[in-house]
Amino acid sequence: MLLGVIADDFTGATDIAGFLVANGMKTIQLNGVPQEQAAVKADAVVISLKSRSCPVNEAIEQSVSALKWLQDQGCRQFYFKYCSTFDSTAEGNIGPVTDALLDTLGESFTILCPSLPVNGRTVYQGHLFVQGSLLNESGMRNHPVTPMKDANLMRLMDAQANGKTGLVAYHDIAQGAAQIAARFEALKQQGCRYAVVDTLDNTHLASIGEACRTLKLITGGSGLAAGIAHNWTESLSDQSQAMQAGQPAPGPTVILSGSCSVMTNRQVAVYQSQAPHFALDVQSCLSEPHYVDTVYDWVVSHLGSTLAPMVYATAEPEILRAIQAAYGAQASSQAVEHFFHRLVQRLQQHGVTNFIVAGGETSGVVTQSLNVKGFYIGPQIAPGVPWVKATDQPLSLALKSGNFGDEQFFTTAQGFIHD
Ligand SMILES: Nc1ncnc2c1ncn2[C@@H]1O[C@H](COP(=O)(O)OP(=O)(O)OP(=O)(O)O)[C@@H](O)[C@H]1O
Ligand SMILES: O=C(O)[C@@H](O)C(=O)CO
Repeated sequence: MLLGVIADDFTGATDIAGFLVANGMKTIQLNGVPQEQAAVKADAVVISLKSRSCPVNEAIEQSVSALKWLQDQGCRQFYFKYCSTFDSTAEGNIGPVTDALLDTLGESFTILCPSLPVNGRTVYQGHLFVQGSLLNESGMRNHPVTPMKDANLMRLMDAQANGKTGLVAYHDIAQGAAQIAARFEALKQQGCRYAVVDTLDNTHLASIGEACRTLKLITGGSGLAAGIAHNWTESLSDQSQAMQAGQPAPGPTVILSGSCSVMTNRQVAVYQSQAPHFALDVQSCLSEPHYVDTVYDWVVSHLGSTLAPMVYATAEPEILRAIQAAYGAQASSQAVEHFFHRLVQRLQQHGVTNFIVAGGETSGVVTQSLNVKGFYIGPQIAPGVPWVKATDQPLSLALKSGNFGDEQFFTTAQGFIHD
C-alpha cells in the first residue's frame, strides 16, 4: 500500500477516492477503521470517518486510530482529507486532528491545501474563495453546523491549532515545485508547523503535489489527489478492474437530501419539477415517532416512477434559521439525521439498492445505517462525486458533497445506472 487517506466525512472520502482512481491509483474506501488487520490489496486506502463536527477528542481518537491502522498496512504517505471549504470551528477539528497526526507520525511540518479549482475552490494570499467569492461571503456563511465567517486560512488555523501557520504565496507557487519545496524549508526554519499554499489552477496543484513528495503527512481537499497520485506513477498497478467494480446496477433507487447548501437547494428545486418529492417536516421528525412510517409508505408507493422519488430536509437559509431558532441547531439537525437513519434501514429491508444522497453528514448517516464496510469506486457523475458500490452487499451509492454537481445532478446520476 502506498497512500493512506483519512477523510473527515463520507462524501469527502468518495470525493478524493474518485480522483485517486481517475489518476491511476487502485483505491478502496473503508467506512470507519476496520476491526481486523486483513491486508487490503490496493494502491490507496481511504478511511472515511464522521469526524468533521463531532467533539474534538472523538475526532482525534478516530483519526489517530485510522492512522495507526494505515501504518500497520504499510502505507508510505498519509493524507488528511477535509472539506474544500475548510469546514471547522475555532475548536476544531482540522487543527487538533492535524496536530495529533503530526505528533503520532513524529513529524513537524505539513501543508494546508483545501483548493479544488474544478469546483471553484481557490486560494489566493491565503484566502479561500468559493466560485470567486470569499469563503465568508459564500453560502458557507450559513452552514447549519460549521458556518464559515472568515476566509483567511492562516487565521482559521491559528484559532484551532497549536503551531504557527505560514504562507507559500502565488508568486512562489507559480515558479514550480523546487521553489515551493524551498519555501517549505524556509517556513520550517521560521518555526512554522503548517503552510497554506495558494492555488489558482490545476497546474499549481501539480507543482504542489510534486513538492510534497517527501512529506509524510499532507492535509487538504481532494484537488491535490492528482498531484499526489502522479508521484507514485512508477509503482502503480492496473486500474481498469477497479473502475468497473464500482458501476451501479439497475434496482429500486431513492434520493435523500439533507444538505442545505446553495447548490443542493438548486438541485432539489430543479428535481421537484421533474419527479416525485417529499419535503420533511422537522417538527414531525422531532416529535412524531410514526412519521417515518408515513414517509416510508410514500417512498415505496413511488418506487415505480420513471425518476426516483426524493425525500429532502433541504431548506433555504431563512427557513433553516427559523427552524434552528425554534428547535435549536443541534437538536434539529440531529432529528433530521436520526430520521434518515430510520428511513434508510426500512428502505434497505424493502429492497432499495441504489441511494443518491446529498450532504456529507447525511451521507455518513446513510452509509452507517446501511452497514456498508467498504466501497469499490465507480464512474464520476460530476467532479468529486463517483458512484460507489459496496464491497459486501448489492448496494450502490452516490454520495454528493453539499455544493458539488450541477443543477441536473440527481437525473444525471440516474443516467449511469445500467446493466
Ligand atoms: N431543515 C433542516 N433543519 C435543520 N437541520 C437540517 C435541515 N436540513 C438539513 N439539516 C441538517 O444540516 C446538516 C447538513 O449537513 P450535511 O453535511 O449533510 O450537508 P452539507 O454540509 O451541505 O454537505 P457537505 O458537508 O458535504 O458540504 C445535517 O446535519 C442535516 O441533518
Ligand atoms: O472537499 C469537499 O468539498 C468535499 O469533498 C467535502 O468534504 C464536503 O463534505
